[in-house]
Amino acid sequence: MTSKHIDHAVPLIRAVVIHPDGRSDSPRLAEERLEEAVGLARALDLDVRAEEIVRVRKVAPATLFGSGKVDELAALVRAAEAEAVVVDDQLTPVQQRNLEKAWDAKVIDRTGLILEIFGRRARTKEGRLQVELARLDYERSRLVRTWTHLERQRGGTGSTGGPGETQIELDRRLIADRIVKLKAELEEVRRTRGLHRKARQKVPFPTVALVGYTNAGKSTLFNRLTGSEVFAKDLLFATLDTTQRTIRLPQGRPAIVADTVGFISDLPHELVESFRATLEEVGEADLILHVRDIASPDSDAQARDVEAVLEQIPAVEGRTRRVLEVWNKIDLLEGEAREAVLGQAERLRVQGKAVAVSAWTGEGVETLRETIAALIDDDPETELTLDPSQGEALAWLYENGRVTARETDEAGRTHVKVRLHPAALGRFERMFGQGSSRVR
Ligand SMILES: Nc1nc2c(ncn2[C@@H]2O[C@H](COP(=O)(O)OP(=O)(O)OP(=O)(O)O)[C@@H](O)[C@H]2O)c(=O)[nH]1
Repeated sequence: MTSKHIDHAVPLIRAVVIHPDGRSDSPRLAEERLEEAVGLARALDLDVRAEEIVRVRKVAPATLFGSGKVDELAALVRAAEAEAVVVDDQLTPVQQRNLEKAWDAKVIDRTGLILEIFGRRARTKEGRLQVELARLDYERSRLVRTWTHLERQRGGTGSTGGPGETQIELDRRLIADRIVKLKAELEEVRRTRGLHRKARQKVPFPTVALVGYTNAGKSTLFNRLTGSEVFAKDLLFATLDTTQRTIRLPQGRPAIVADTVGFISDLPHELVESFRATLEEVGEADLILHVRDIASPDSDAQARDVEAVLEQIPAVEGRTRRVLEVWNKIDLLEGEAREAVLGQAERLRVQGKAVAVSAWTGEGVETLRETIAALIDDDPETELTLDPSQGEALAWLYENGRVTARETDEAGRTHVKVRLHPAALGRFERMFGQGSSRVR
């Protein structure tokens, strides 16, 4: 690597981002994919000096790009004085090494980039463990392939076991040991979380899970809804772990909102595996809010990617999955485009399918709350009569259900109509059964 010039307060690493086009069957435009890759690189604090789409017709096993292209790109890397090159695709370890040599710069592939970003954004212990495990998995596969490659270079001498081989064997064993340890730690963290989840299920609040393509605005909306300060920046993947908070819906009914992982196209398989637990929690939610950046030209392709991930999440038996789309960032739309989006959203809103908002300005957020409340409010209505002494029971009902009517008769008894989750009703009867009677 060349020497670094300190010309920023924080010296940034100068980089070139290259998107190899023609290798994926994604419906997304190459320009959009390049833009996303540049966004990811910036999220890693790289100073992106040049970006380019390179059409790959035929993959060169040793370097991915043909040799003429490799030379051409070397000139670009030199001109940009780049210390790092992001290749927005999967590279084999051999390709990575050969390109590093040819360009005299560090080369990072897409998986490496995403792992690095997830690693920096991890907020909870579980998140950190998940990423670390995914990273080791990635490294292990690299070592294996590197080793095979070395062996081939030596002409297949096999069992002589040169120093290089021993070192790699050792590295592999260290990685394997570390993986075993991490898995055990992760298991422990998950067990604890499982207990928390059970405890939460006893509190019969409906749960709402926020999902969405990375940068759609989940954290910002989460803050809007819960009034809390969750790390939200103009960076991709600000969210990594599920963060949960209670919100009050109109009429005071509580719900738990969970902010979850940001989705991305072509998520490395190592990560898909490690986020399975988080995704399962999404599957258990009473309502899924699919947050979309409706102002992005890439909005539809992003939505398809998210839907594809959601389809893979196993459904909870006996429950239909409800998804409400939140069309975010409407403040970025103007004129006819804005009118068209708002009109379409309004038609979908009456069907309980979409609400247009700006998490940034707060526009539409009240309507969103009402729509959420209406969608999760399918608890049966119960009529209860409370004795005059049961003020505490009444307070409990306000706290845990939605009181729709209340009347006091001449004898001082209170007649209440309340929408309550069946489990909450069970609890109410155990706690306050004597002195109250159920009408229906
Ligand atoms: N103009 C505008 N910007 C928004 C809005 N909502 C979010 N943003 C911006 O979009 C960027 C991403 O927002 P986040 O809330 O971090 O997005 P996220 O979906 O949680 O992102 P990940 O954690 O990467 O999955 C930030 O710069 C926000 O300020 C909005 O309604 N309008």
